[in-house]
Amino acid sequence: LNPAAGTNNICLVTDSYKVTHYRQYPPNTTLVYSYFESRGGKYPTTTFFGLQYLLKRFLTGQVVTKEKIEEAKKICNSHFGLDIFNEGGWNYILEKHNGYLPLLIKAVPEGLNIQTRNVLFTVENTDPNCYWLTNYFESYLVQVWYPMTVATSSLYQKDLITKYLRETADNLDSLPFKLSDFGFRGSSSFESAGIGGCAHLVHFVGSDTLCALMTAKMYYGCDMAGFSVPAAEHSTITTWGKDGETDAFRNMLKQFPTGIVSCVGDSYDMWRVCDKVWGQELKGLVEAREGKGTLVVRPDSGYPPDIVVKVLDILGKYYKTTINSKGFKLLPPYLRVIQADGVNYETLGAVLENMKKNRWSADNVVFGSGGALLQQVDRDTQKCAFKCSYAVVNGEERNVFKNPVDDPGKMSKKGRLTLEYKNGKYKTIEEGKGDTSKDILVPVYKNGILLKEYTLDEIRKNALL
Ligand SMILES: O=C1OCCC/C1=C\Nc1ccccc1
Repeated sequence: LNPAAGTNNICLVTDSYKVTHYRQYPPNTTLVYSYFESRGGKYPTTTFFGLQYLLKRFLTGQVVTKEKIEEAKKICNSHFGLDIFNEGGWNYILEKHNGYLPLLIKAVPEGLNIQTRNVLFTVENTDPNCYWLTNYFESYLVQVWYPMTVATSSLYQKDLITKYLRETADNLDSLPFKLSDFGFRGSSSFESAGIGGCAHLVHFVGSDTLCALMTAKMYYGCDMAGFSVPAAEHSTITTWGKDGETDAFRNMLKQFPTGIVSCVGDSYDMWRVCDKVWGQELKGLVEAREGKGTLVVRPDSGYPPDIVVKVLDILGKYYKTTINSKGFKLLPPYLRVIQADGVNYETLGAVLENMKKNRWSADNVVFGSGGALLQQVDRDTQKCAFKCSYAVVNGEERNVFKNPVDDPGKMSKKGRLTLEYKNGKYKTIEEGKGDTSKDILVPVYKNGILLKEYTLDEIRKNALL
């Protein structure tokens, strides 16, 4: 297997301009202390998740070697056409710190949901000669925006589904499986599918993104983080020919006689399939699954809010529906619907609202989300940023900040920061005025060693707080 594009050279895991920054700080700068925050954005809170992956992937252990310094020097100096690479600085880390990075990182425990505009992690150099190292890894560490934002989007979809289950279902038992990750193909890379897919598994257990299971196993100590069930795709139906579609479905029920099986029905005419096939011709086979399994009918086209209700209405004509404790209609337990086309936070709400209007319980449907879940996010969704807030220059402590005249929203925090929990909310205390004994931020990394490892189970518990 060929290695992924990119590099394993820690000296190159940054932006080019940062290679030139060691010459730009004030003389005798001995400490640079920076923090990461979400300045706001689409969602009022963020699920903090994914830093542990970044730390374990590139920053832990003896990451600096002679060979890497040589390689980076060659690349950077020809990249700039200048003898610019900080060879002395990197050799110092190699010799004095034996290749371990002299940094201290304190972070919010993963899984916690934190109001925006709060410090989420801080980074500082632990060796006064390595003032230039703190912000060298800003760019790489800011990539935590991705798993954090996917986890946040997943959480808000979970909250939305919870709302409708509370209103229209007997209980919340089905919640962990209500939104499955179908996003592998729509992801920008194998690695990002693994990271984003793992982020979704903080809040749910349904996923078809196998690489996310591996990310959870390798980086978050979880042997089996998600589950799936047998399901058709268009090719396994259409290869039977248009006239063979019913045979294809009969085969699905035969090949998977128990448990859940999902059949996509819109290859030609979803309404023929719902009415003539599931409602009549194969109805007996479906009912025979009672107590043994469930047929899940999958539409895959049309305007989701209308399509889902139309599927339910047709199936409801042929199968005995009950009225649940909230007064909403429910198909028999061996029959459900999955909507996995065009699902995002907005359409999810529209589908659930239209089901409610038509008196269908949210219990009847599960959802799949692909590109929207893993890819329809960017660093601006939650306005993630990393800024220096404190430095020591010539022994003098300085609270450092920016406050752009044209955008007060970009004003950064000052001084050493702590995160405290007061009256059910998180608050950032600036300028070193916080009570460090109450600091929610945990030292998770020091000098190349991970001080605190979170398991996905622990993170899932944090996410419920
Ligand atoms: O229908 C289903 O029922 C539940 C199990 C998975 C499933 C479909 N998976 C899928 C994956 C990637 C793209 C599209 C669908």
